[in-house]
Amino acid sequence: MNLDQLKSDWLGRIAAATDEGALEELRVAALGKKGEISLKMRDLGGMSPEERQVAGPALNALKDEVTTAIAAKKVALGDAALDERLKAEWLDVTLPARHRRVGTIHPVSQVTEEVTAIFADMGFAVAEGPQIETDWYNFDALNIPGHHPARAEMDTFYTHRAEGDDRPPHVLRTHTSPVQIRHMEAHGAPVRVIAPGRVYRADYDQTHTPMFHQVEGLAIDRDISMANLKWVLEEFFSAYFGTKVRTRFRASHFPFTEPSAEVDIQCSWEGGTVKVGEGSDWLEVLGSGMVHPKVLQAGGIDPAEWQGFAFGMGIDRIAMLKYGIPDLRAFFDSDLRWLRHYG
Ligand SMILES: CNC(=O)COc1cccc(Nc2cc(Cl)ccn2)c1
Repeated sequence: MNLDQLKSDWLGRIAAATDEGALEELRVAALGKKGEISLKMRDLGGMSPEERQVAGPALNALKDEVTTAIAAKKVALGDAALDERLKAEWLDVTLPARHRRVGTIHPVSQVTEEVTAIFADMGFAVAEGPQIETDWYNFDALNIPGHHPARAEMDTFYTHRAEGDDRPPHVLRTHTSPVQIRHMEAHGAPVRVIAPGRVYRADYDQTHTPMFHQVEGLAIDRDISMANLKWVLEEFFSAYFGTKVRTRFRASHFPFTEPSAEVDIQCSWEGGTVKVGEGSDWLEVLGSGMVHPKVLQAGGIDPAEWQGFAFGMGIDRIAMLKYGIPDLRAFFDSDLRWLRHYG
């Protein structure tokens, strides 16, 4: 076969190669150790000097042309592969990013954190305890006697025992006072704690939900008086509402405090929303008093040696005041639009 025929055969095969694998096979078949062109180069040895003078340069030229053609085809195939990838993996980086919403913490969590921080600045630690309580810690220890209406099933959630299980029923705690009792039992006096948390009552309307949030405070020492209570509460409300807030104490009654006082804060009603810290109106926000001696005893503390004050308020309620939220039920509807607005 003459070299021209050989060249056009090989250049034709190289041009027709569909991918780099096939091209590599062609290179080996033409120029590898046993390649067709390599074998012809080897035949040069057996030729006469006159023949070799012609065949040598011609074969070298052929080898160069095939080598160049393979290199060019390799680039072409590589570019084609890249074009394929670019087409398949093309990404329009100018597209606007997909909007990722960030969560916000619930107003109740936010207010609980604020309340905790303000009382921490006044030396109060946070106490926690079980949400399912015995009626001893939830009622008896707080001097709430057996027949007291608060213990009725219409106000309190009781757990139900299986047949034959004669353990006394437990209750869903109706306030966080039991946490304070447990704290007194465990740590004795003096005491400076607040107890925030979920509480449960069998009630449901625009201002009551079966689960809501309360925070109670307890300060016990050797010479604590109502004056200390007034100061602590005025400090708290002024810090919480960010303005000087005056309080008004109205004599009241709770089984667990004596004397007891309901506390109002000064406010003004401006067209449906309440403005705290000014005006001639008053808004009841919490209950308080000096801890009843029987309750100190229930906590293992000697009332002849120690005394102190306690208070309790609704976290949801002061959150509604601060953020102007009209309906308590909205706190628990998990309506994202509402949460995003107040969160
Ligand atoms: C929303 N809360 C209210 O209207 C009334 O809550 C109050 C009132 C007065 C005292 C307390 N807590 C308390 C706790 C202990 Cl361990 C001893 C004595 N008292 C809670």
